[in-house]
Amino acid sequence: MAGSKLVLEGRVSVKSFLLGLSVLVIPLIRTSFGHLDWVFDYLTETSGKIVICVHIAATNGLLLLIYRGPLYKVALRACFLGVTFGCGLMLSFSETSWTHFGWYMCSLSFFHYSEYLVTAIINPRSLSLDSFLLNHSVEYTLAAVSSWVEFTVEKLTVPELKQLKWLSVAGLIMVLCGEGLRKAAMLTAGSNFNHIVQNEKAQSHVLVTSGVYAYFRHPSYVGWFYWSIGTQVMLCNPVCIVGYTVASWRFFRERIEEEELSLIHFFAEDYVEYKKRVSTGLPFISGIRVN
Ligand SMILES: C[S@@+](CC[C@H](N)C(=O)[O-])C[C@H]1O[C@@H](n2cnc3c(N)ncnc32)[C@H](O)[C@@H]1O
Repeated sequence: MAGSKLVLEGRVSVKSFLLGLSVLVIPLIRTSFGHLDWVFDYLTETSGKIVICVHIAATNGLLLLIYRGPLYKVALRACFLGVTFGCGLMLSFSETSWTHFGWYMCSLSFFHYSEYLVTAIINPRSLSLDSFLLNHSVEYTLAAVSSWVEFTVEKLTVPELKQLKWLSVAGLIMVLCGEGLRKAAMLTAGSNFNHIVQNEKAQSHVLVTSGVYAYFRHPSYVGWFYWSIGTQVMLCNPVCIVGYTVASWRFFRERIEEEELSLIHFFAEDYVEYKKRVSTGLPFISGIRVN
């Protein structure tokens, strides 16, 4: 049955994520004997790097052996995100100036992994490798690389900028709230939620106006918007804070207009009424105009 196969994909992703996360085991054993600074030493010293590479190669071999065919591709991505989350956690607990980059690695890997897992739960029929949102768009990848470049350049030239703990904590709060709101929206909308904006109405598609949809018309976009800016606040990246705000705002303004055109076509007066009652949730974005 197609349904059970998709649920299996979700289960494979959980096991593979945890397998990737097991990269934590060796430094945890080491740190239990010593100081937390060991974590950073472990990640930077040659033997630590070799152990992580061996771990990645071994888990890949194991995944390939267990999950042949398309499931291997799911397992590989989930495992890669698990390793990234594990390395992020290690950095987070190191007493160095890389702590905030560790928080960022955890936020990024958790976001992409949980997009897949939640889709597997709420709408398994739409589940595909794209549900990880890892290849969202060229612009999205460029934005991520730009933030790594800005962080590294500023860390080398103005290191004091990267030690504004209060700013990083504010970013972490934005990330946690944004992530929570987005996942709450996905769980509330259930099978009506789809990463690809639908232009044809499925028979089962109903208008959702309850839960977080009673507060915002586009809660998952509101969550993603603040999550993305929060990642840059967390990294204390002034250029990317401005760049991400402008780029995400423009992206969601266009996306909402396109989406609402379909929603009015699907639900007619019901959506117009809903639109009158509830705002989009994004600043200065009112959605499509209805006469
Ligand atoms: C990526 S989801 C985003 C949903 C919503 N814009 C949000 O931010 O939470 C896109 C899909 O959700 C559907 N959708 C958006 N709002 C909806 C609602 N209130 N009820 C049911 N389906 C909705 C659209 O038809 C589209 O296929």
